[in-house]
Amino acid sequence: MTNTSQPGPPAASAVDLAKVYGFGDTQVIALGGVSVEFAAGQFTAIMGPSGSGKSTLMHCMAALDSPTSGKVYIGEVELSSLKDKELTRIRRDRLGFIFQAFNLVPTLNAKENITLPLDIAGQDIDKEWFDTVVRTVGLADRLKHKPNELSGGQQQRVACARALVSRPDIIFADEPTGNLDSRSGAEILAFLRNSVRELGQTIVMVTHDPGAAAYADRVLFLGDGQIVDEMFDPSAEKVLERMKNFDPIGQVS
Ligand SMILES: Nc1ncnc2c1ncn2[C@@H]1O[C@H](COP(=O)(O)OP(=O)(O)OP(=O)(O)O)[C@@H](O)[C@H]1O
Repeated sequence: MTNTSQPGPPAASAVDLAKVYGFGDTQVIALGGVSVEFAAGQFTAIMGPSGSGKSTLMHCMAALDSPTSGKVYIGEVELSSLKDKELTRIRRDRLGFIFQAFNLVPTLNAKENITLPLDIAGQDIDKEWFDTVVRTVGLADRLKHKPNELSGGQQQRVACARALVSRPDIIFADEPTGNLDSRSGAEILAFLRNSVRELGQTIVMVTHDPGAAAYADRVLFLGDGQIVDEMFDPSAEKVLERMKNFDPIGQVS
């Protein structure tokens, strides 16, 4: 079913985005001219076989890597026009990140990890919002715990709260459930889903897992550095089926 109820400007977009690694015989076209919009308030999953360009697309969109050509916009701001300092500020103030490996600071407790980006930026903590985020991720009774006193799922919830607490325009999640057992993974995905529905968050998530993609509003399928398909209102079955038909050898990474 096509979702036509997405008004408003995109939270992020790319126009003819290309990324080429190497030269001559060793040249790899990781992205071959991708144009895409990520609607505000929507949860998008990016899928595709290994090497199809998922991470490259996400890293270019998240200002963690620079494209060979083409343009990336966060809201109305075009990234290639920015100096390093301005890019750092965009990443800090407007983007949130969730990685497969949690990336928490081991010496800080959960609360300190959650507020770290705001503390570094010298920004005040909105207490009410902090409480809402902590309640939503179910960490209220774990705030004093250090990462090694938390389960993997709890650590990833801390990382989710850290991404949400600064109210970023968009959160980029790179295989956020890749290191979790299926139950913890489902909790994180349900939480991400809720943060879109209830808090209006915009999320872009790279995943290999059709079950994880099913939590999204929209799935983009990448193949050989191009967007080859998209699906709205996905189910795990439909996504798996699409991935099976992906290429002649049915490679599902
Ligand atoms: N630093 C690099 N130098 C050279 N080639 C690279 C580099 N990074 C990525 N590539 C190549 O670009 C292509 C796209 O890689 P990318 O990591 O974006 O794919 P992916 O879909 O995220 O793969 P995976 O699912 O395996 O993580 C691949 O062919 C990869 O080998």
